[in-house]
Amino acid sequence: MTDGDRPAGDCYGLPRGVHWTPVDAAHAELRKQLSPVVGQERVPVADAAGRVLAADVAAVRPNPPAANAAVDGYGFSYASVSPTADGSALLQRVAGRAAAGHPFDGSVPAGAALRILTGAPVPAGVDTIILQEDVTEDDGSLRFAAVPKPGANLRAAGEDAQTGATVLTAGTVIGAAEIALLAAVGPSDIAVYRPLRVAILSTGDELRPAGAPLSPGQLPDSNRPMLAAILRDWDCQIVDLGCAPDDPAAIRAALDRGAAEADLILTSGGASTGDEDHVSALLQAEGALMAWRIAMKPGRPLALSRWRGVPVLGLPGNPVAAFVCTLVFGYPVRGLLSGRGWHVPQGLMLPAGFARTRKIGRRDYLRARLDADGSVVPFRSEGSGLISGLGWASGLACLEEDRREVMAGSPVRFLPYAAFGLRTGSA
Ligand SMILES: Nc1nc2c(c(=O)[nH]1)N[C@H]1C(S)=C(S)[C@@H](COP(=O)(O)OP(=O)(O)OC[C@H]3O[C@@H](n4cnc5c(N)ncnc54)[C@H](O)[C@@H]3O)O[C@H]1N2
Ligand code: MOO
Repeated sequence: MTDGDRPAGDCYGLPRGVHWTPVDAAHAELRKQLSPVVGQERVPVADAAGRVLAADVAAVRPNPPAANAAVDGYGFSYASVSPTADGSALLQRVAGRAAAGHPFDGSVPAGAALRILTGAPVPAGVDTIILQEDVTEDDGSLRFAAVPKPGANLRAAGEDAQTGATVLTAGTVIGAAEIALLAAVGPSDIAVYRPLRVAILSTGDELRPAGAPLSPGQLPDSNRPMLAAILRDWDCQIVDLGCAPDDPAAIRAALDRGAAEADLILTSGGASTGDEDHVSALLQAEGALMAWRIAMKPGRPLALSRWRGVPVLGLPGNPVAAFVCTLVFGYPVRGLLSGRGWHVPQGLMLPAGFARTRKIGRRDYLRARLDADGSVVPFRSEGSGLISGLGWASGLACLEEDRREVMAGSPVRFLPYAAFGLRTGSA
């Protein structure tokens, strides 16, 4: 967005004199320029939780492997039963039984029924199973209260998955559900992408490692431990580049190390246009800038670039802006680079528990949570340094660029933290 797009009388929520890239346009640029960067390896299925499939998986055996009983009861041939006028039937019980792991070694004759237990392979001569609760036994005779439908209570071989069928596709994240399926039908090991390596760098003369004593003018580094926590939730390997002073040579050296050791670099601070904002200056002069200054709040100084070919998200220093930009941009970028695919959470449209008029042209992400009645309530302030609001919230309320007014009760987009893959934080 440029000033030329603006009507007279500024109704836009952005400073003049700068090109502001809309969030969607910056997303589109990243999506166009980036592709999966991680190699592949094979891992045993049991160790694959959290990994991303690098190739489709075909079933190597059917599930279930053989027809089996779905209930405890009696198995018989449907065609051999002649119900009486009241629908009941009398069959002879065959000696023996079939149980899971203990198949019946024989054939069930016409007009007879065999004791069969859940999971038992269905023996020859049986095509239907009656629930034991619907049977009374008297001296070797079995009386069926009502004959069930043909094929009742029987699981067919391969009804869940047939040999050779594609059961999971490349890009699927392996979780408990996928491990259960692979254990049943899959190979013993699978091709997965290697974890994404992400370098994190804080910049600023004022920063000290969290927990260290502070002199006047100094500040604990919140962003690096925050980013590390997000990246752990995202199953990334972290390359900690530490904290660089406001010095171009030091920042350049850190970026060089990040490019050599990681697939993605996240920096924070120095992204704006001030005298000491060296990250944006370096990314602009010596990197390959994809977008800088995004039409969003918080996070408008965000710089998207490459350093020696490696993608860099130059996050703003304010912790809230760094957090929001990491979710809004880092989450889909991490998905694309790590083989999961590009995914921008759409969230839920829920009633607003607030009202406001706003300037258009900028997308706002408010720290927000849900009220007892399910409406979206924003944090008391939009100040980008108010870190307490991040934990107060359970997600972000997104106010789109063209929305001039939010009326109480009108739908507003709510993006729960969990939709960005965060495992921590309140529900
Ligand atoms: N003239 C303008 N000034 C500013 C603009 C603008 O458009 N024009 N944008 C403002 C916005 S919005 C933001 S956000 C900030 C961020 O800019 P920077 O990325 O250059 O951030 P810094 O100046 O380095 O730091 C901002 C703030 O955050 C603190 N900080 C930095 N790193 C950390 C950290 N790791 N942990 C905790 N706190 C950190 C830093 O001390 C500053 O207080 O620029 C506005 N200015
Ligand atoms: O909008 Mo800045 O990104 O935090 O204040």
